[in-house]
Amino acid sequence: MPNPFDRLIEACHHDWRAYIEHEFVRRLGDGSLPEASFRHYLEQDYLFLGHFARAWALALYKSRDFDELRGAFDRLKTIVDLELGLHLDYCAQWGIDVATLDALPETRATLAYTRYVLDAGARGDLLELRVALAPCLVGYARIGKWLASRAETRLEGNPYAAWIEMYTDDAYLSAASEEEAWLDQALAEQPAKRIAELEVVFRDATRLEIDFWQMGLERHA
Ligand SMILES: Cc1ncc(C[n+]2csc(CCO)c2C)c(N)n1
Repeated sequence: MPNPFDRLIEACHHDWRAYIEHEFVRRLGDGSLPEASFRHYLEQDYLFLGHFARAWALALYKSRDFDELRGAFDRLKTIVDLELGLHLDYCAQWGIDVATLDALPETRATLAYTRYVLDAGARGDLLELRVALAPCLVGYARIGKWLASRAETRLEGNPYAAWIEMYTDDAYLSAASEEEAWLDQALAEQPAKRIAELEVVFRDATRLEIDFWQMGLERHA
Protein backbone atom coordinates (compact mmCIF):
# COMPACT_ATOMS: atom_id res chain seq x y z
CA MET A 1 0.00 0.00 0.00
CA PRO A 2 1.67 3.27 -1.09
CA ASN A 3 1.92 6.05 1.49
CA PRO A 4 -0.56 8.96 1.29
CA PHE A 5 1.81 11.33 -0.48
CA ASP A 6 2.67 8.76 -3.15
CA ARG A 7 -1.04 8.33 -3.71
CA LEU A 8 -1.27 12.03 -4.65
CA ILE A 9 1.41 11.36 -7.25
CA GLU A 10 -0.34 8.25 -8.51
CA ALA A 11 -3.56 10.20 -8.96
CA CYS A 12 -1.80 12.39 -11.57
CA HIS A 13 1.06 10.15 -12.62
CA HIS A 14 1.04 11.18 -16.31
CA ASP A 15 1.46 14.85 -15.40
CA TRP A 16 3.98 13.93 -12.73
CA ARG A 17 6.19 12.00 -15.18
CA ALA A 18 5.88 14.80 -17.75
CA TYR A 19 7.21 17.17 -15.07
CA ILE A 20 10.01 15.03 -13.63
CA GLU A 21 11.27 13.74 -16.99
CA HIS A 22 10.69 16.92 -18.98
CA GLU A 23 12.97 17.60 -21.95
CA PHE A 24 14.34 20.64 -20.10
CA VAL A 25 15.44 18.33 -17.27
CA ARG A 26 16.98 15.75 -19.61
CA ARG A 27 18.97 18.40 -21.42
CA LEU A 28 20.10 20.01 -18.17
CA GLY A 29 21.37 16.60 -17.16
CA ASP A 30 23.34 15.89 -20.33
CA GLY A 31 24.46 19.52 -20.68
CA SER A 32 22.79 20.02 -24.08
CA LEU A 33 20.26 22.63 -22.94
CA PRO A 34 20.76 25.87 -24.89
CA GLU A 35 22.24 28.57 -22.68
CA ALA A 36 19.46 30.99 -23.65
CA SER A 37 16.86 28.55 -22.28
CA PHE A 38 18.64 28.20 -18.98
CA ARG A 39 19.14 31.95 -18.75
CA HIS A 40 15.42 32.58 -19.34
CA TYR A 41 14.53 29.93 -16.74
CA LEU A 42 17.01 31.40 -14.27
CA GLU A 43 15.68 34.93 -14.68
CA GLN A 44 12.10 33.84 -14.20
CA ASP A 45 13.07 31.53 -11.36
CA TYR A 46 14.46 34.55 -9.51
CA LEU A 47 10.96 36.08 -9.62
CA PHE A 48 9.47 32.69 -8.79
CA LEU A 49 11.67 32.34 -5.68
CA GLY A 50 10.49 35.72 -4.38
CA HIS A 51 6.87 34.56 -4.51
CA PHE A 52 7.66 31.11 -3.14
CA ALA A 53 9.41 32.76 -0.21
CA ARG A 54 6.17 34.70 0.35
CA ALA A 55 4.21 31.43 0.14
CA TRP A 56 6.39 29.84 2.84
CA ALA A 57 5.93 33.02 4.89
CA LEU A 58 2.19 32.45 4.51
CA ALA A 59 2.77 28.88 5.71
CA LEU A 60 4.47 30.35 8.79
CA TYR A 61 1.39 32.47 9.40
CA LYS A 62 -0.94 29.48 8.96
CA SER A 63 1.03 27.30 11.39
CA ARG A 64 -0.62 26.07 14.57
CA ASP A 65 2.39 24.96 16.61
CA PHE A 66 6.15 25.35 16.82
CA ASP A 67 6.80 22.20 14.77
CA GLU A 68 4.84 23.63 11.87
CA LEU A 69 6.41 27.06 12.37
CA ARG A 70 9.89 25.57 12.34
CA GLY A 71 9.18 23.54 9.17
CA ALA A 72 7.99 26.60 7.25
CA PHE A 73 10.79 28.75 8.65
CA ASP A 74 13.44 26.22 7.52
CA ARG A 75 12.03 26.19 3.97
CA LEU A 76 11.94 29.98 3.88
CA LYS A 77 15.56 30.12 5.05
CA THR A 78 16.62 27.58 2.38
CA ILE A 79 15.18 29.77 -0.35
CA VAL A 80 16.66 33.01 0.95
CA ASP A 81 20.07 31.70 2.08
CA LEU A 82 20.78 28.90 -0.39
CA GLU A 83 18.73 28.86 -3.57
CA LEU A 84 18.78 32.61 -4.10
CA GLY A 85 22.57 32.66 -3.64
CA LEU A 86 23.11 30.03 -6.31
CA HIS A 87 20.82 31.95 -8.63
CA LEU A 88 22.68 35.18 -8.12
CA ASP A 89 26.01 33.40 -8.70
CA TYR A 90 24.82 31.96 -12.01
CA CYS A 91 23.33 35.30 -13.02
CA ALA A 92 26.58 37.09 -12.16
CA GLN A 93 28.54 34.58 -14.33
CA TRP A 94 26.38 35.56 -17.26
CA GLY A 95 26.47 39.27 -16.53
CA ILE A 96 22.91 39.60 -15.22
CA ASP A 97 22.81 41.91 -12.18
CA VAL A 98 20.16 42.22 -9.46
CA ALA A 99 18.81 45.51 -10.83
CA THR A 100 18.13 43.78 -14.16
CA LEU A 101 16.44 40.85 -12.40
CA ASP A 102 14.26 43.15 -10.31
CA ALA A 103 13.10 44.98 -13.43
CA LEU A 104 12.15 41.83 -15.39
CA PRO A 105 8.56 41.41 -16.52
CA GLU A 106 7.00 38.18 -15.27
CA THR A 107 6.06 35.64 -17.91
CA ARG A 108 2.58 34.18 -17.83
CA ALA A 109 3.98 30.84 -16.65
CA THR A 110 5.58 32.54 -13.62
CA LEU A 111 2.48 34.58 -12.88
CA ALA A 112 0.16 31.59 -13.16
CA TYR A 113 2.18 29.23 -11.01
CA THR A 114 3.17 31.59 -8.20
CA ARG A 115 -0.23 33.20 -7.83
CA TYR A 116 -1.95 29.82 -7.97
CA VAL A 117 0.06 28.64 -4.98
CA LEU A 118 -0.47 31.87 -3.04
CA ASP A 119 -4.20 31.65 -3.73
CA ALA A 120 -4.38 28.01 -2.60
CA GLY A 121 -2.73 29.14 0.63
CA ALA A 122 -4.96 32.17 1.10
CA ARG A 123 -8.11 30.12 0.51
CA GLY A 124 -7.18 26.94 2.31
CA ASP A 125 -5.39 25.78 5.43
CA LEU A 126 -1.73 24.90 5.97
CA LEU A 127 -2.17 21.44 4.44
CA GLU A 128 -3.67 22.79 1.22
CA LEU A 129 -0.81 25.27 0.95
CA ARG A 130 1.87 22.64 1.58
CA VAL A 131 0.24 20.32 -0.99
CA ALA A 132 0.40 23.19 -3.51
CA LEU A 133 4.08 23.69 -2.61
CA ALA A 134 4.98 19.99 -2.78
CA PRO A 135 5.61 19.66 -6.53
CA CYS A 136 8.29 22.32 -6.09
CA LEU A 137 10.04 20.98 -3.00
CA VAL A 138 9.52 17.23 -3.34
CA GLY A 139 9.49 17.36 -7.14
CA TYR A 140 12.97 18.84 -7.45
CA ALA A 141 14.30 16.17 -5.08
CA ARG A 142 12.74 13.48 -7.30
CA ILE A 143 14.22 15.23 -10.33
CA GLY A 144 17.64 15.23 -8.67
CA LYS A 145 17.35 11.50 -7.95
CA TRP A 146 16.08 10.76 -11.43
CA LEU A 147 18.97 12.65 -13.00
CA ALA A 148 21.46 10.90 -10.75
CA SER A 149 20.08 7.52 -11.86
CA ARG A 150 20.41 8.23 -15.61
CA ALA A 151 23.38 7.06 -17.65
CA GLU A 152 22.99 10.14 -19.89
CA THR A 153 23.56 12.56 -17.01
CA ARG A 154 27.06 13.95 -16.78
CA LEU A 155 28.48 16.54 -14.40
CA GLU A 156 31.96 16.92 -15.84
CA GLY A 157 32.03 19.76 -18.34
CA ASN A 158 28.31 20.34 -17.80
CA PRO A 159 27.62 24.09 -17.39
CA TYR A 160 24.59 23.22 -15.24
CA ALA A 161 26.46 20.93 -12.82
CA ALA A 162 26.13 23.32 -9.86
CA TRP A 163 22.38 23.47 -10.36
CA ILE A 164 22.12 19.65 -10.43
CA GLU A 165 24.40 19.34 -7.41
CA MET A 166 22.23 21.73 -5.37
CA TYR A 167 19.21 19.48 -5.86
CA THR A 168 21.11 16.24 -5.22
CA ASP A 169 22.75 17.61 -2.07
CA ASP A 170 21.99 15.68 1.15
CA ALA A 171 20.79 18.77 3.02
CA TYR A 172 18.28 19.48 0.29
CA LEU A 173 17.14 15.85 -0.02
CA SER A 174 16.59 15.61 3.72
CA ALA A 175 14.47 18.80 3.68
CA ALA A 176 12.35 17.21 0.95
CA SER A 177 11.93 13.95 2.85
CA GLU A 178 11.00 15.84 6.03
CA GLU A 179 8.30 17.55 4.01
CA GLU A 180 7.09 14.23 2.63
CA ALA A 181 6.92 12.79 6.15
CA TRP A 182 4.87 15.78 7.36
CA LEU A 183 2.54 15.45 4.37
CA ASP A 184 2.14 11.68 4.88
CA GLN A 185 1.06 12.21 8.44
CA ALA A 186 -1.30 15.10 7.69
CA LEU A 187 -2.84 13.36 4.64
CA ALA A 188 -3.43 10.13 6.57
CA GLU A 189 -5.92 11.98 8.78
CA GLN A 190 -8.06 13.36 5.91
CA PRO A 191 -11.38 11.94 4.69
CA ALA A 192 -11.71 10.80 1.05
CA LYS A 193 -13.56 13.96 -0.03
CA ARG A 194 -10.75 16.19 1.21
CA ILE A 195 -8.12 13.97 -0.42
CA ALA A 196 -9.96 14.35 -3.74
CA GLU A 197 -9.79 18.17 -3.37
CA LEU A 198 -6.11 18.04 -2.51
CA GLU A 199 -5.40 15.80 -5.53
CA VAL A 200 -6.72 18.61 -7.74
CA VAL A 201 -4.42 21.16 -6.08
CA PHE A 202 -1.41 18.85 -6.38
CA ARG A 203 -2.14 18.04 -10.01
CA ASP A 204 -2.65 21.72 -10.91
CA ALA A 205 0.64 22.75 -9.30
CA THR A 206 2.38 19.87 -11.14
CA ARG A 207 0.94 21.05 -14.46
CA LEU A 208 2.16 24.57 -13.71
CA GLU A 209 5.68 23.17 -13.12
CA ILE A 210 5.50 21.55 -16.59
CA ASP A 211 4.56 24.95 -18.06
CA PHE A 212 7.52 26.52 -16.28
CA TRP A 213 9.96 24.08 -17.92
CA GLN A 214 8.25 24.57 -21.25
CA MET A 215 8.59 28.33 -20.91
CA GLY A 216 12.33 27.89 -20.45
CA LEU A 217 12.61 25.54 -23.39
CA GLU A 218 10.64 27.79 -25.72
CA ARG A 219 11.81 31.07 -24.16
CA HIS A 220 8.42 32.66 -24.46
CA ALA A 221 6.87 35.48 -22.48
C1 LIG B 1 9.98 26.49 -10.97
C2 LIG B 1 10.72 25.94 -9.80
N1 LIG B 1 10.17 24.92 -9.11
C3 LIG B 1 10.83 24.43 -8.04
C4 LIG B 1 12.03 24.95 -7.64
C5 LIG B 1 12.76 24.39 -6.46
N2 LIG B 1 12.57 25.16 -5.26
C6 LIG B 1 12.23 26.44 -5.24
S1 LIG B 1 12.04 27.03 -3.66
C7 LIG B 1 12.43 25.55 -3.00
C8 LIG B 1 12.57 25.33 -1.50
C9 LIG B 1 11.38 25.12 -0.73
O1 LIG B 1 10.16 25.21 -1.36
C10 LIG B 1 12.68 24.63 -4.00
C11 LIG B 1 13.07 23.25 -3.77
C12 LIG B 1 12.56 26.03 -8.38
N3 LIG B 1 13.73 26.60 -8.03
N4 LIG B 1 11.89 26.50 -9.45
